[in-house]
Amino acid sequence: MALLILSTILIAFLTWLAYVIYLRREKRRLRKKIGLDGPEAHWFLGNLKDIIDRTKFLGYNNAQEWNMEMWRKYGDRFAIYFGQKLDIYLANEEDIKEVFIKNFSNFSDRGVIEIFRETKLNASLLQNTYENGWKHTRSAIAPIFATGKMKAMHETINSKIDTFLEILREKAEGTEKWDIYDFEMSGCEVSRSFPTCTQDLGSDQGCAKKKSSEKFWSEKIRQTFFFDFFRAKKYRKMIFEIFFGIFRFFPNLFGFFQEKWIKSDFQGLTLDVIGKCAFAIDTNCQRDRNDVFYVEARKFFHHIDLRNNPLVTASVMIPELMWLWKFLYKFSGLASAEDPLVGGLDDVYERRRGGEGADSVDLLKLLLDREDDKTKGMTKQEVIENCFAFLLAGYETTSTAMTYCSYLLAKYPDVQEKLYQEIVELKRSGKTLNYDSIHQIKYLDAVYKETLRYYPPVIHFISRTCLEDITIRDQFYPKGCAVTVQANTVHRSESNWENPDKFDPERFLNTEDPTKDGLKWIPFGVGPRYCVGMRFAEMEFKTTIAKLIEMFQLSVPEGEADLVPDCNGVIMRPRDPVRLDLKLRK
Ligand code: HEM
Repeated sequence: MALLILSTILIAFLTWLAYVIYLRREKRRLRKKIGLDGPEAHWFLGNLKDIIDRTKFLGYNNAQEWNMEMWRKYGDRFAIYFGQKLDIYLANEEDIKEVFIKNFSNFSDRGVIEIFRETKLNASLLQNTYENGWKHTRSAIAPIFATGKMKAMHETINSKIDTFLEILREKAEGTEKWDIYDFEMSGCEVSRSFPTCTQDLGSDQGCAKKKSSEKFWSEKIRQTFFFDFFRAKKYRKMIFEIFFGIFRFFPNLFGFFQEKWIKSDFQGLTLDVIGKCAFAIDTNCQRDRNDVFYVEARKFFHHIDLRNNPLVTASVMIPELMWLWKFLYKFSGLASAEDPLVGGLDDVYERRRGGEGADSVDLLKLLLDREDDKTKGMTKQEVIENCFAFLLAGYETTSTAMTYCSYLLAKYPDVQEKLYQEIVELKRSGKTLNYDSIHQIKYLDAVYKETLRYYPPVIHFISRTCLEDITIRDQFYPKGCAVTVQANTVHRSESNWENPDKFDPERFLNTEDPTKDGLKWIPFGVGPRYCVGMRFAEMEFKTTIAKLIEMFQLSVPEGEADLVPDCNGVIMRPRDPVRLDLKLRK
């Protein structure tokens, strides 16, 4: 009997496996069938293998370079296999216009990795589908960025920037260099298993001893039992990944291993700003690294990166077992980061419903009004998930953009000086740096646009799913495939920009505005689904950079290596720490 059951199970499994292999072979033929070229895909990993190959174990090796290489090799229209999914990459202006704008109705859904549908972002503007009410949510959120409301928010932003500058002044007055972008070992995973550690995340006191001993032991285990043993072996990297992957699958159970998180003053600032402007909460995260929002938001971003999250990688590689990945999601690092964030937002929601902060004009107020409006309807879950989306979308992106800008201004002192002189000129004419004047400084606008052209912070997100088979400009797009535009390829294309690899803000001064057609300059995306927070980001960026340059002179310390951008799956940010010299202007 047992033998019968076992052989039935075995036959069922083999039949399923044969079917899966057949389907995969068919999928692999699809690219050729639709006449597209692209890098050869690994039978199991697809082109994810190429990306993984670019990743050094225990560190990054510019995975982003790969996308640029592929574009140079295959041109403006080619396709890759992102795991099992066909992803058509476009870089040609006409193609982008036809797909993302003219045929938006057939490409209205964002191409989201399936497992992310399990996150508490699924009812938010970031992820929701057209059918699920994208248009309805967008129309509820867009009014928060009307000029009148932005002006009111500018005051709030100003006070947060003052705190930021105060922190920098303390650094400049000491002998410290400004570590504008750095890494630190997390304490958050540890604090879950050892609750007393919570207070010590990022600080050197209290639990520091415990943390360093944990770090010591995890390093020791790696080195003694594994690293040396497998050093000469061809597949050691894969074995490591699988082994540590098991631990990272269940961070709540194995809160033992520490993670490498980003540490940046800009992050503290942007999170503080979005907390206040979107939900009227004061986070104190600029000074306090233990702040729950600061800790968990960073953790969430860490786990979004495929290279840090084997669960997401597995779900992309073996989508046939999606039910299993979805079940395991509950135990993943992403889930453990989002629970306290969403819990905190739920709490804010309840307090606002209870009458607290009734006068605030912020995103939450708009969403609550929408929830009250029975004809337009919005559920509590939608309200909270959209707040969560704002928290995430509004902080890492803008802070990365400002990191790049500070670095570029330090690297090109003549650009910095010209910007400084324009600010001085504005002040001399009796104006202050307010909402209106910030938008009148032409050179600031040029620096802002050139920074985002040169280093677009978001590159893997301008993606759509094809809803029905369609042929556009002689190209067949099969239902279900993803179509992606990578801002960095468009921004570095010679057909769009003269000398694209040169950082040159002047290009925005003398000609007709090249950002006008919305197709050459796309750091905020393309078509109706472009970034809803664009004007907010612009205001925050320009105000911060203007005030920073008014107060400090930035320079790159001697011997400091050039910045290398790297992509975490969504955000393109510096691969290594960035340090600048900070001099207080008289
Ligand atoms: C420099 C800063 C920022 C950059 C570079 C950026 C970039 C982007 C990009 C490329 C997209 C995808 C657009 C597309 O698919 O065509 C996007 C979407 C989005 N962004 Fe931003 N963003 C920034 C700041 C912000 C801020 C500050 C907020 C909120 C306050 C925000 C909220 C959103 C939302 C909600 C979406 C989804 C829009 C939709 O699907 O309708 N972003 N962003």
